[in-house]
Amino acid sequence: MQPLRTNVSSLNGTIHVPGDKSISHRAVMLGAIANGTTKISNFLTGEDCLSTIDCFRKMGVSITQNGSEVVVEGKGINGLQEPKEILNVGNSGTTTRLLLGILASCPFHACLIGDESIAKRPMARVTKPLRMMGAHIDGRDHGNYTPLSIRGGSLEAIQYESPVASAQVKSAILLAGLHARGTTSVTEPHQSRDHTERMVRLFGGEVVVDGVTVSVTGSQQLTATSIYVPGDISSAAFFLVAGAIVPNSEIVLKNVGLNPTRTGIIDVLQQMGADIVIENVRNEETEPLGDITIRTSELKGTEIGGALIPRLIDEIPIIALLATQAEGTTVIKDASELKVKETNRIDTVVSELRKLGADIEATEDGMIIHGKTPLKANGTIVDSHGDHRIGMMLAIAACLAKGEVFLQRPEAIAVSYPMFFAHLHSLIE
Ligand SMILES: O=C(O)C1=C[C@@H](OP(=O)(O)O)[C@@H](O)[C@H](O)C1
Ligand SMILES: C=C(OP(=O)(O)O)C(=O)O
Repeated sequence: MQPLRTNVSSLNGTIHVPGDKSISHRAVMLGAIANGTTKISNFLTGEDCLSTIDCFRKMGVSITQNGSEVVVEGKGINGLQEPKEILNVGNSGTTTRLLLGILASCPFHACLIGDESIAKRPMARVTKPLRMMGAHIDGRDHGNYTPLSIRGGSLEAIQYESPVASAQVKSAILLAGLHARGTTSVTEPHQSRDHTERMVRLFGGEVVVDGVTVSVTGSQQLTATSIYVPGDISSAAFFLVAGAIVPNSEIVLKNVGLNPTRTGIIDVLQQMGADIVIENVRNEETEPLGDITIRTSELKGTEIGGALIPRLIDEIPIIALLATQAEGTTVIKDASELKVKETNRIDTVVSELRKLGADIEATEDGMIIHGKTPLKANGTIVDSHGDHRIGMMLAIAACLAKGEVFLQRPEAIAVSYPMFFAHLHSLIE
C-alpha cells in the first residue's frame, strides 16, 4: 500500500512522457515480421511492451533492448519459429490480439496465456474472424478466453464488419490479411486508432483507407525501417488533467503524440474550457507530435459519446476525475467497451471516486458526474484493482484531497508508465 501525495498546492514543470504504448507494440511486431534490422527509439519500457518483446524472442526473433532503444532483427514472416514455451502476454490485450493476427498465418502451433485480468477479456472478437480466414484456434470457452492455442493456416481474405470500434480487432485482421490470399477489409462503426495502418506504410506495405473501411492485399513483404515513438498521449492525459484541476499549476508536456485518432482528450479539455496550448506540431505524415502546455482552468461539464469515444477510450477514467472538478453535469455514454478493459472501468472508476466524495453514478454504457465537488479523505484506502489507469487516476485525484490517501496495488502502474510517480513528484517539489 502506498501513501499518495495529497493537498498539493501547485504542479509546475516540464515532463517528457514515455513512448506510446500502441506504437511501441506495433514497432516490435512489424519489425519482427519485416526483412532486415528495425531500430526503435523512445520505445516504452512498460511491462506490456516488454511482454510483446518476450513473445517474439520465444519465436526466435533476435531483439536487443537497451532502455528505450530497441533493435529488432526481422527475417520476414517465414522467419518466425514454433515456440517451445508458452507465450506469456502478461496484462496486455494489445499483445494478445495483435499476436493472434500474426500467428494466424504461421504454419506452427503456439499457446498464449496471460494474467488474471487477461483471462477475463473477450477474445472471440478476434478468434472468430481469424477462424473465418482459416486459422485453427482453440481455448477456454471455445476460444473466447485465455489460455488459447493457435495453429496458423493458409489464409483466405475476408471482408469483415466489426461490431465494435476496436483497433485491436482491426489490427489483428489486417496483420493476418497481409499474408492471406486476396484483399482483406475491415469496416468499423467508428474509426479507431490507425497506428497499424500508418506503420504498415512506413514498412513499405500498402493499406487503403476509405472512410471507416481499411483494406490490405495479401502476400506483402515488409522492409525494416527506423522508428521514433512519440510520447503517449494516454500517459500525458494524467498530467493534462492534473494541470487543469490542481490550483496554481502550469505543466509543459514535450513530444506528445497527436495522431487525430487519439486526441479526443484534447477536444474534451477544450470543450470544458481548459487553458491548453499546442505548439511545435511536426511529423504529420507518419505520426504527428507536438508540445502541450496546460494551466489551472475554470471548467464546465460536457457530453461525451459517439465517434469521440474510440478517440479517448483509455482516457475515460481520468476524464471522470476532470468532470468532478467542472461546474455542472458531465455525461459519458456509448462507452460500454470500458467494461472489458483491464478492469470493468465503469465500476472501478465509480466505486473508487465515490470513496473520495465524488458525485458520480454508473450507467449502462458510461457514467454521469455532477461537479464541482471537493475531494475528501481521512486515511482513505483506494485501490487500483490491478488496473494501471485506475491507479494513476487515483494518484492525481489524491492531489486534491485534504486528508491522507493510500493506494492499494500501485505496482499496476508499471504496465504503461513505470516513471509515473517520479514524474508526478518532480512537479510538486
Ligand atoms: O490497438 C491498441 O493499441 C489499443 C486499442 C484500444 O483497445 P481496443 O481495440 O480494445 O478498443 C485501447 O484501449 C488499448 O489500450 C490499445
Ligand atoms: C486497455 C488498455 O490496454 P490493453 O488493451 O493493451 O491491455 C489500456 O492500456 O488502457
